[in-house]
Amino acid sequence: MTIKEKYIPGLEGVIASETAISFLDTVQEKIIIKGQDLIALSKSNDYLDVVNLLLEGELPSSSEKAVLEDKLKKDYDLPDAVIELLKLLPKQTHPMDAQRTGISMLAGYDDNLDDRSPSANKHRAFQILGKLPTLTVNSYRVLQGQEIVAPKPDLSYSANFLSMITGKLPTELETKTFDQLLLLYSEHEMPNSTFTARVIASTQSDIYGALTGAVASLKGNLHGGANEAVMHMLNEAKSVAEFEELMLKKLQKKEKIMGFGHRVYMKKMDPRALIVKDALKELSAKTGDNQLLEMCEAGERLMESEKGLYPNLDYYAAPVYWMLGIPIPLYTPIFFSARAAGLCAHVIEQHENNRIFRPRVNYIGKAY
Ligand SMILES: CC(=O)SCCNC(=O)CCNC(=O)[C@H](O)C(C)(C)COP(=O)(O)OP(=O)(O)OC[C@H]1O[C@@H](n2cnc3c(N)ncnc32)[C@H](O)[C@@H]1OP(=O)(O)O
Ligand SMILES: O=C([O-])CC(=O)C(=O)O
Repeated sequence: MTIKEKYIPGLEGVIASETAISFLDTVQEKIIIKGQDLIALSKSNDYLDVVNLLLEGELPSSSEKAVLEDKLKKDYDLPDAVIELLKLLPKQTHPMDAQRTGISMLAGYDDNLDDRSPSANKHRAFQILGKLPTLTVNSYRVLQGQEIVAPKPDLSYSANFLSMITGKLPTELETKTFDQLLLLYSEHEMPNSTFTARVIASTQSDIYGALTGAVASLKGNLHGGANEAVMHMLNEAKSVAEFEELMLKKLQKKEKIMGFGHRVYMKKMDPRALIVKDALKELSAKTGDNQLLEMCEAGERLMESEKGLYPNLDYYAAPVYWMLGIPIPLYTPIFFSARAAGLCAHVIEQHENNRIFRPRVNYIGKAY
């Protein structure tokens, strides 16, 4: 038995890839996407700009953006059999599992599946992004025993997505807020789900398989599932005092508080959370309902003083989703739908410059 290199649990700080897609620059406190600052983009651009940036390498001109939106709209519809398959799922199925099943099934409709070229991958990435709002919303509705809803191509991409979820025509502020969430969730360097997708893609497996694996990764509450867990905690408490009490009880029991901490930003607030906190303030001011904002701010103060931990994006995204009228089981599927843009860019990059991931272990089993 030979001694291997030092094992680092969770691969903290380990470089897993070279990428031209994104980088969390903790020194300059910037989230870099293809050379652009995501936080700055979230203030002046929209989700489709970032989709274009991720998949075409540039921010689009207004005519390029119109072409992109049109392309996505042409792919809004799902094969009927996908809906039929979703209807067969047990009613207790989590919408993330339904979304995972639907994405997996889409591979069967790709008659060019073995082509891993960047252009073929990009083409299917746009098809998948077009279908994701319809798949995400209807997989939830089928499980609820509700009628299937059709996409509305006369609305913008984000307004259509939100309107399919709520069944209402969103206001300008609601669409802007939802679109900003999609943008902020679109890409984040090498989280577990992106690593998962790249590991799968590195076997020369296809983009559908890589995304299917990424949905499974994102479901866990240490990753994307945290946004749903945060909202359940807020609902359980109902007031500032009860929320503080609930958090203290969890900390006493050494439980993790969902929505706090981050592998990369552990001692600072996730810069995306700051933007979404402002969105929560805006929604609260507009509706005159400050309850969730006050609870979240109290929770933030408590975690800073008790643990020196700060909110991540999921902490403030949860109450914003709630105020937009989005059902809790859709929070993580929406995160995935937004992240699919970044994930597709990573799969394309992995296929373009591939070596199969195959690390080694330090054996600690029985002597031999
Ligand atoms: C958009 C996203 O996906 S962001 C991530 C969403 N996930 C969550 O919000 C889940 C809650 N947070 C966590 O579990 C973690 O902070 C993670 C998974 C995000 C990062 O995990 P790691 O980098 O492995 O940090 P790790 O879990 O080792 O935590 C380090 C220390 O901080 C503590 N800690 C970290 N996060 C939390 C938390 N949310 N609540 C309480 N304590 C925490 C740990 O208990 C640990 O303490 P110890 O050293 O005394 O044992
Ligand atoms: O970067 C991470 O580990 C998790 C995260 O915030 C994300 O995927 O958006």
